[in-house]
Amino acid sequence: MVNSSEARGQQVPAPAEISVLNCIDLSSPDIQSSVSLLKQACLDSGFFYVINHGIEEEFMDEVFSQSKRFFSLPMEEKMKLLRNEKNRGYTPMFDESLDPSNQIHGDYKEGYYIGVEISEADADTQKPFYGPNEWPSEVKRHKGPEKHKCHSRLTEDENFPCHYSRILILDFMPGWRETMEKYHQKALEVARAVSRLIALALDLNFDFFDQPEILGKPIAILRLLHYEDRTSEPEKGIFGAGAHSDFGLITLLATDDIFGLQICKDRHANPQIWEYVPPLKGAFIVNLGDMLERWSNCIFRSTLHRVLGNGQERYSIAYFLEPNHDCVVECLPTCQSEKSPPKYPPIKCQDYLLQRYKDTHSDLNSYKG
Ligand SMILES: O=C(O)CCC(=O)C(=O)O
Ligand SMILES: [Fe+2]
Repeated sequence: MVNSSEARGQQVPAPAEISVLNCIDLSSPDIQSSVSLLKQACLDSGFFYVINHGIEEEFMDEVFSQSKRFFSLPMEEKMKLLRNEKNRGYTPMFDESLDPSNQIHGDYKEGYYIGVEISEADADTQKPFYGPNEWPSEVKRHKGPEKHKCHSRLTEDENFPCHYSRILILDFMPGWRETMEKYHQKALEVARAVSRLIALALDLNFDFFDQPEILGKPIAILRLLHYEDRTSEPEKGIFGAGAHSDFGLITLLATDDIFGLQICKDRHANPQIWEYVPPLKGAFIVNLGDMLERWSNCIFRSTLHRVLGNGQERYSIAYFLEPNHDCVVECLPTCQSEKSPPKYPPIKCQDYLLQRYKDTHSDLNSYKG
């Protein structure tokens, strides 16, 4: 049987290079067996699939097609939506460098960050990672009734009145914002459901993470990703995404059918052994982040992973769930003992996250001038 990956003409990795991950059925009434499968995965690789999560495939297809639409805009248009200081918006190729000591340029991918939509009027807008999103259909320069040079793809007329151009611009990416906002909400529900299983797997109350103090007002970041059709060359420091572990609680990853994601279960092994995580239509690939590793005193794994380009374009969509800004992440009482004291000091979510973003993203000043 030819699977869809082979049908798209890609070289599928040999079975020995492929990781076999547990699959958690979120609709299963047998919570006990879901928890035990999930626990096994969290102890082993920190990666698993989640199926029957309630987000329809047709809707996922729409999110992917809207993502492709955005990335296919001319660079000039995308740069108008460059990531702001709240980390919302477009990240061009090489903006992120997930493994700077082993990469020559940075990641061969472009991205688009969408966070929790918080209006300017809301006091929470002051917090890092919070505030209004950048939306492609709402290009800021199209304000006010005065005449000015219009940069829209749809009209080149320098004297075109702005209020007309604004109408045209709103039509520029129809449905884009609605699709992304809807996806943001749906993914948060799935992530909360997974967090409840994780709590049970750690012998905690099911709502340990999903409680107001931890996930009441989470930092939840949707990121559209597009990898260029370049073949990675690890020995030369060229990667789709450099080796890293994610920063937060968990990540839900949706991918197209192109292979690329690899995991390394033992980061200290020499040489490191990398296994592909095969795309699975309709499933999320879920992985644990470093905050969960800290909470669980490294009992649950936040595994090193990277993306290798195979010469074909690849699209993926990551949803990073991080707790409330002020949530203190510290070793759980159930995960420490005299023999195994806490390996990490407590940290405040927002401080930790700010540092990790700073360490992995370009300085915004480098785009000026
Ligand atoms: O695109 C992928 O498959 C993985 C992306 C990823 O690991 C990340 O953005 O943290
Ligand atoms: Fe990642």
